[in-house]
Amino acid sequence: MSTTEKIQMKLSDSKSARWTALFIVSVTMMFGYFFTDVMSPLEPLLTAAKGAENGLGLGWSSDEYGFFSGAYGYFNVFLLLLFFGGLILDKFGIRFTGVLSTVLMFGGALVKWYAVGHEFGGSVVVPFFGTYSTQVVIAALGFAIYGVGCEICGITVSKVIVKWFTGHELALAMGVQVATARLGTAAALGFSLPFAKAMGGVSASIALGAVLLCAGVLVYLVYCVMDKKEDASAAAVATEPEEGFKFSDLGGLFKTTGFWYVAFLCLMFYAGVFPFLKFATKLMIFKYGVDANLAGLIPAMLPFGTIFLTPFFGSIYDKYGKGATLMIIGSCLLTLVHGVFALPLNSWVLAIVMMLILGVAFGLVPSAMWPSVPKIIPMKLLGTAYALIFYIQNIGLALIPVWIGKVNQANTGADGVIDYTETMTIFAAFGVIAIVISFLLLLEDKRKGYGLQQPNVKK
Ligand SMILES: N[C@@H](Cc1c[nH]cn1)C(=O)NCC(=O)O
Repeated sequence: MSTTEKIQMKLSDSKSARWTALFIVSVTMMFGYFFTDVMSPLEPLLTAAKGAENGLGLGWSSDEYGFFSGAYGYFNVFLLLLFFGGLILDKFGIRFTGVLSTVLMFGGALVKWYAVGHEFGGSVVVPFFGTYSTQVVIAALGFAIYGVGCEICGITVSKVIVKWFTGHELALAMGVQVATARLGTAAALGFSLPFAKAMGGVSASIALGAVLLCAGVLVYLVYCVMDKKEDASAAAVATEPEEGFKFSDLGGLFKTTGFWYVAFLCLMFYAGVFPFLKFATKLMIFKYGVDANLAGLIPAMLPFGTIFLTPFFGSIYDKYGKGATLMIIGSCLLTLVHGVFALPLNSWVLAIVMMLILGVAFGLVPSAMWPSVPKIIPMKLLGTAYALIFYIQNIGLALIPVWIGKVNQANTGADGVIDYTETMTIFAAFGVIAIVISFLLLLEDKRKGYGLQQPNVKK
């Protein structure tokens, strides 16, 4: 049999097979993203006085809400669980790690659902953070467990896509996965608040998210069947044995400057997006005077825009290259938007326009950044590389909401209204740093020839 005939036997060389695999893992991730942001539009209820808002208010402070929102990253960062997740992925593979992560997501969701649906007396002192009500701390514990699962699932899915799409439409596939995930974010931002109100409690939205995560475990098990078939077909055509992961290879990863630029760009860019979304609904109400029932719809526009734009920019990267340029433009737009949000301009139309521009930025950077990693780092280290990048990103996801929660608390007037100038200036500063890093990445690409400005699809 000729080499060409052998290559055709690989399952991932079948277009329908690789897009089916992508669809399956993307759905699992989408359910995860729904749960990640299911609480964001509920901030006005969580921080309303206990019993207020037709009995839905939970009486949390802005500080408590910030502490809870950051919990997503606490175990990932402080217990290094995300870093270990990457090692587990490279050592034990996609099937084991994927199932482990989806089960962790579901388990964490159940803890959070239990906490929010029950009354607990007293408070707990959390060293280095502050004193929070027992309910907040248990909900944060559940969210921290969930966060470990969601991040490990994220790196696993990235590796799944690289496995199936290398040499094919890699950036487009990553863009489609991210776009599908954003559907989950948009659904959470748009519907979580009306759903909680209709069902008579915040915990109803969390329960819905937990049900979706349970479905996510089952969906991933279906992917495992495909993954096994892909491995069998790849083994049948392999001409050279694939090099395995060795701990000694980590040194090479740490010495790669381009890798660190990507990691810190990821930290700064995402610091300006995901933590911002946690506070955006209340920003719309307090700064732009949007009706509380509609306020979540404006932040929901952000992920909706990216649903189309991320695959679009991904296919531009696949065909024409210019990955570093796309990251620079995205970082500039992020800075512009947060800069405008910091200004004393209170028109809700302006808020919508800015949110749409932020959607373009949120399409540009992820569509170029994630497919650039395999150009800098070899496949055998990819799980660890994605894990380290996510780890550094999680430092921001963990600590920035805590910081912003405290800033909002400090800027709350006697009437309960928050002045967002300081908050939005902080977010704009993240954008400025992202611009600097993305330029450094472009220069490093010129020096090392990673090919970030080159197309991904091999002609
Ligand atoms: N590490 C994730 C963070 C995240 C936030 N919500 C769910 N996951 C990530 O950056 N994913 C890539 C992306 O662009 O969403």
